Amino acid sequence: MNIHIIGGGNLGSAIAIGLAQFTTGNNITVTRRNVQLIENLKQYDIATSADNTAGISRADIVILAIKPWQVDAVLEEILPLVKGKVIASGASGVTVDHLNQKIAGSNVVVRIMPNIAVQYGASATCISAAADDIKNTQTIVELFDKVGTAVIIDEKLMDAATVLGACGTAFALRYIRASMQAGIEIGFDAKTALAIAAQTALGATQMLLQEGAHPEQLIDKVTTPQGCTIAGLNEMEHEGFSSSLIKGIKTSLHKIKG
Ligand SMILES: NC(=O)C1=CN([C@@H]2O[C@H](COP(=O)(O)OP(=O)(O)OC[C@H]3O[C@@H](n4cnc5c(N)ncnc54)[C@H](O)[C@@H]3O)[C@@H](O)[C@H]2O)C=CC1
Ligand SMILES: O=C(O)[C@@H]1CCC=N1
Repeated sequence: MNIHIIGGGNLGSAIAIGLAQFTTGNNITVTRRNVQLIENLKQYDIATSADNTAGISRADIVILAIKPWQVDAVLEEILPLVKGKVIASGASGVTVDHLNQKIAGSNVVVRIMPNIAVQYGASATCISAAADDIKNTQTIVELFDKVGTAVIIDEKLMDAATVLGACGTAFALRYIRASMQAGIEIGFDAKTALAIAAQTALGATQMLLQEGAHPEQLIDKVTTPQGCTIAGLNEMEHEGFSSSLIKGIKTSLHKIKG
């Protein structure tokens, strides 16, 4: 397939590299106005261009990885050339309804919400579309399944998916950073503290995904009665660990909904 990604920023470049690394048989092009800034993509056999329309008529899938306020102008620019194609928008907060109103044609319109771990084949991508288009989203689901997991969700949960899945990368990294900081205070150099904290988070995630367990079942295996784990966990909860995460996620959702 020919995949044309408009917007070679954080997300667009990550999607391009992920698709280049974890899928086969796809030609990927990424556009960015200042094309010099995405020259590094060429090492992955990704074509780059400053022209959104160059070659776009050969694309099977067009992915919008631009800021929400850039969507309408970019659509106006490309629409005459992309009749009948799949257009997948990763712009947060831009609804399927809005996209369909702007596109209003024979295109399949899909909203996607990957996260930047897509670059490493580890995104949790949520996908939605209008009822008429759901049956045509299979190509996109299969594509994003190769760079992590991909699920179709109800459009009304797309903002929640953005917060949990996409912002969630930053939340998880902040947990790791805090562990690292604590690790330094209790004796490790920064590099070793980060290596231990990151691998421990990865191990916990792998156990969860492979066992399909509830986190607390695994926590029970670590918490020796009267031991140091439960003492630390309870102190964290006294200080509002879970509560602050829940509040942060809800604040992000309020922000995205405006
Ligand atoms: N960064 C993240 O983790 C995630 C971001 N998103 C969403 O993806 C979208 C992009 O976010 P980022 O990649 O972080 O932003 P970004 O600012 O890094 O990337 C946007 C890119 O689009 C380029 N651009 C702007 N106008 C253009 C045009 N007319 N033609 C071609 N390129 C153009 C910009 O130069 C920039 O490189 C946003 O809507 C964001 O909400 C979604 C999921 C995750
Ligand atoms: O912070 C943001 O608004 C975007 C949406 C998801 C990730 N980054």
